[in-house]
Amino acid sequence: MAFQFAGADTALVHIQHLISDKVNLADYQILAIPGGFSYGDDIAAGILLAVEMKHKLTNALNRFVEDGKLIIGICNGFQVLVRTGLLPGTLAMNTSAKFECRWVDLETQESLCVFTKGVKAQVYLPVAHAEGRFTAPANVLSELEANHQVVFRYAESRYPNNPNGSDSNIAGICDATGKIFGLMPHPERFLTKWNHPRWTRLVKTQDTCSEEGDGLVIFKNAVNYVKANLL
Ligand SMILES: NC(=O)CC[C@H](N)C(=O)O
Repeated sequence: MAFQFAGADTALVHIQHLISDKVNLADYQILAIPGGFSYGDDIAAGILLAVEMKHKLTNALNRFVEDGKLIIGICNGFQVLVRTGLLPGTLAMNTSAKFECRWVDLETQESLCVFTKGVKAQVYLPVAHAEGRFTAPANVLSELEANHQVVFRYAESRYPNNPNGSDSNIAGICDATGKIFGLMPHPERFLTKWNHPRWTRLVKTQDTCSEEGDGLVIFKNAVNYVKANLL
């Protein structure tokens, strides 16, 4: 629905339909791996879907990446992207050892990410996960910083504002091309002002609350990128 709001034609495709060639990944410009509980988080969140993609969809996925097409993984989708190796690091159990569900402030970093061009400095988005603690070896973390691949950070390092204890407060990263993006917060849950958890109070106090939710621009950027570069 977020991509529809952003003006794209969308299809909800089951992984088995891609594996069996019933649907061809090459017919699409953007691959969005959504949040949820793929395979019930068995073994670890995202791992089984990642294994399917890596081993049964190898050629189609490699070709998609080589063609410079866009991939976004949100929450469970981010977990899948790190476990396929398309993004570095890993997503471990939250330091609280429980599912964390709340709205958090994020700081947008200056990054290569094509999805976050022109996104305002502070955004407000919900998180809902148990395995969202981004962690990576020190050399990988420094590379991510140096190459401008850190896309979002939690605005505060303390729990519960950093909901999971992630290294360097990282909430989202991209690959070295800026075309593969993974994040734990859910931009698709803040598309209009009516998604804001306090929109009625904001209206009453005549506080500013723009018509567009903070998440929508991420999907619009992707659609605009495709229109300008891939079609
Ligand atoms: N909202 C989600 O995608 C949750 C991801 C995963 N099931 C977790 O709990 O970490």
